[in-house]
Amino acid sequence: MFMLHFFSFVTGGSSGIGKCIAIECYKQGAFITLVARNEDKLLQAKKEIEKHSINDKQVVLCISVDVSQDYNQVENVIKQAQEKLGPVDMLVNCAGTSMSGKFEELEVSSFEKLMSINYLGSVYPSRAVITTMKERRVGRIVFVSSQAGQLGLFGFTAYSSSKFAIRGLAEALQMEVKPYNVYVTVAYPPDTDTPGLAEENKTKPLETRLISETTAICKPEQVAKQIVKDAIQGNFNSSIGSDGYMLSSLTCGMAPVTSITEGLQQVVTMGLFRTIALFYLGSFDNIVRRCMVQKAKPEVVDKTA
Ligand SMILES: NC(=O)C1=CN([C@@H]2O[C@H](COP(=O)(O)OP(=O)(O)OC[C@H]3O[C@@H](n4cnc5c(N)ncnc54)[C@H](OP(=O)(O)O)[C@@H]3O)[C@@H](O)[C@H]2O)C=CC1
Ligand SMILES: CCCCCCCCCCCCCCCC(=O)[C@@H](N)CO
Repeated sequence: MFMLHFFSFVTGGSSGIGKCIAIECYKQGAFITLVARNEDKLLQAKKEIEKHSINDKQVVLCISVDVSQDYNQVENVIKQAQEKLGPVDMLVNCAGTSMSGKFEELEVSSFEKLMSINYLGSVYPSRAVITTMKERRVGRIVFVSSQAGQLGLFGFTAYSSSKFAIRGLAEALQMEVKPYNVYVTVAYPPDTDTPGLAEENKTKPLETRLISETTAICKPEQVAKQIVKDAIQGNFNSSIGSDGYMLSSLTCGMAPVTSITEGLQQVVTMGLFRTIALFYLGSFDNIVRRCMVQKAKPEVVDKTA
């Protein structure tokens, strides 16, 4: 559907997966707008992206905004970008963050913060572009959820719920906009080597780390490539690797189906993948139990010493 000169608007485009998505689009001739809060990081990312230009007309515009605070502010930023570069063809909602910890140890404010950034921070930009996309009968909206948006796991009570919310939004929105030729993609990346993951790892509970190690750490370039490919093709689901494929197939629920092949694969593999999942769940429960026993041990030793 997209030729040269499409316009991609990427939130969280100054770092990690978002930056790699911007580079991937730029390599295909896109005009880019990056938004994030920190201006220095935005300018640095702009320089890096511009190295990949394929023609001298391409532009990278940077605008500093917090996507999670005020809808009017976000709408203004999108208006500003559209005045300079024309209507948005592809919106990528990649701004997001994570906080992990046991339910009772996470600050209550963390639940609010993650819901604001990960969920509302995806609602606002999408709400601001949707009318024009529907009118033009052209558009792609990408949401970046997570494998932790397909299953809930230890330490992610706040994070997983904010990523599950994105899926509900995406499914409902896709049903509304499909007749207008606007397609929604939800990406479910595994752990990916980014500044965001490094930050998260500083405080991640041991249980969460051990369970996450089930899937290998991906490179952000690889994740970005897959997401852009799926978005351009109009695939609702975007996942990486064999675990990603199994998880998406297993948790397809009532998600829209993009092709007959995809639907048939889901039907045929469902029972097998559920069986495999039961073994994974067993091993996750074991990890949690072993960690609990391990933590209890020093106390016992202390008392008898
Ligand atoms: N890395 C991973 O392992 C995985 C990541 N994901 C998801 O992918 C997305 C990107 O993750 P990753 O690349 O690791 O993250 P990074 O922390 O590396 O980058 C996050 C980006 O979002 C921006 N951002 C954060 N908060 C806001 C805000 N309130 N308003 C505007 N911009 C904001 C940051 O810039 P600034 O701080 O300057 O605003 C930065 O550009 C997230 O949604 C994350 O949940 C999903 C699965 C795995
Ligand atoms: C048939 C069933 C197959 C089952 C495979 C199960 C694999 C579960 C691993 C879950 C890993 C969660 C990664 C979250 C990454 C993330 O979002 C944070 N790093 C964000 O910073």
